This record gives sequence, C-alpha cells and structure tokens, in this order.
Amino acid sequence: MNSTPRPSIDAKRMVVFDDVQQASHHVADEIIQLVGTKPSAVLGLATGSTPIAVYEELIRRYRAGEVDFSKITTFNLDEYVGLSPEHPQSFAAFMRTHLFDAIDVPEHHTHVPAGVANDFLSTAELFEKKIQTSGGIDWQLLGIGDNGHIGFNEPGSPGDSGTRLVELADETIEANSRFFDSPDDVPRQAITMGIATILKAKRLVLMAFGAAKAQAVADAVAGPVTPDCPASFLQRHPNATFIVDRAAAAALPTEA
Ligand SMILES: N[C@@H]1[C@@H](O)[C@H](O)[C@@H](COP(=O)(O)O)O[C@@H]1O
Repeated sequence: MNSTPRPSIDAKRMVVFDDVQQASHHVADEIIQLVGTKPSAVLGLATGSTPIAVYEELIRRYRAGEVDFSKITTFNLDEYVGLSPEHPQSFAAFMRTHLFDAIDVPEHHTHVPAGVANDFLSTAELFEKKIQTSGGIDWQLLGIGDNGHIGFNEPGSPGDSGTRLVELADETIEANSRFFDSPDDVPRQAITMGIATILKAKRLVLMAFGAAKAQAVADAVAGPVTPDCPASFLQRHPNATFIVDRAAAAALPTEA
C-alpha cells in the first residue's frame, strides 16, 4: 500500500509523477500521439528549463523514426522585447537550440512572437490572427513562474487578455537573470500570448517541477480563480492538466 498522501485533486486535472523524466516522457507521448493522429497539429510551445526534457524526448523519438513533424505548425507563448531571434538569450534561439534544429518542422511553420518591432500592437494582432488562420492551437504546453505566471502573464493579468506587450515582474527578472550575464541585461518587457489566447487552445498541459513551484501550483489548482495567480485561470478550461513532481505537489490539500 502506498502511504504517501494523495492530493485531493482529480486525475484529469493533475498527475503527480515520481520524477521529471517520467513526467516528461508522459507529456512527449501525448504530443506524439496527437501528431500521429493529426499530422498537421498546431502545437503551442513554451520555453524555460521545465520543458527541456520533453523536447529531448521528442527529438529522441523523431530520430528513432517514430514521429514526423514536417506538417505541424507551432506557436510559442512569448519573447523578450528588444531581443532579435538571433540573440542567444531570445526564446527564438532557445527553440532552435532545444527543438527546431533537431527535427523536421519547416522553419516557416514555427512562430515565436517578434521581440523587435516598430509597432507591438499590430505585431500582437498579427500573431493572434495567425493562430486563428492556422485553425487554432490543438495542444498547448505551459510552465509556471514561481509567482504563478503563465507565458509572461504576470500577476494582475486579466482573464480576457490577448497577445500584448507586458512589463515583467521584479521576481521574474530576478529568476530569469540566471540565463544572462547580469540581472541588468534581462529585458524589462516581453510580448506574450494573453490568458484568453491560452485558454482558447483545445488542450492545455502545464508542467511544474521542484519545491519552488509548490505554492504557485497549489494556488493555481486549489485556490480561487484570480489575476493574482494567472495560472488559476486554467480552472476555467475543460481540458487542462497539471503534470507535476512530488515536490511541486507538496503544498496541495491532501485527502484525509
Ligand atoms: N516566460 C517563461 C515561462 O513560460 C516559464 O514557464 C517560466 C518558468 O520557467 P522555468 O521552467 O525555467 O522554471 O518562466 C519564464 O519566464
């Protein structure tokens, strides 16, 4: 018998894995199954350290000949303002390094919001339009910030927000400074899909690992739906699942 207390959240909404590898394989399997049944699937992708093992597994399975990504379309959640796609810390560069360069997705099928633009309002509108004309996002991957942000929708982001220019929270700048030479180099603004953009995806999978995410996960899954915790809006989605490890599940209410 397993004596570990189980979170009192139903299995459709949250799955707790023993380790990151198992969780990542589970998520990669879901993507591969979708692309197997719908080769032209539209995938929403995320950056950050959390999804890296998923991308590694997708690459491994692609090299093994188990999946063909040549017809998929991808949309990324966000990009730093001021960083061109060539900048090594841009999310566009992250995606090339961790996934796109290693699989057969055509470059023109991949979309990362532009971090350099004359007019971010029309850039954001164009991004939304491209998602719509592609048929909408079938499957969206998400990470979560320690403060509950999804994409770069920081606390305070309204549920009806679309793709837009946003200011980064101090704690996000601090958390992401590990990727830059100095905290002063971290951009202060970003362009991000909005909460409403994200909620339009047919399926949402949010991954969270480690104790630093535990409070944000508990607030998102078991707290009130509020802009104070942007990930809590996932409670309004009929097909959203949190994939977490034990440490990230530790602050959830448990079954008696
Ligand atoms: N904009 C991204 C998010 O999409 C990501 O989910 C989050 C967590 O990152 P990590 O996975 O490295 O903890 O922070 C970043 O700032």
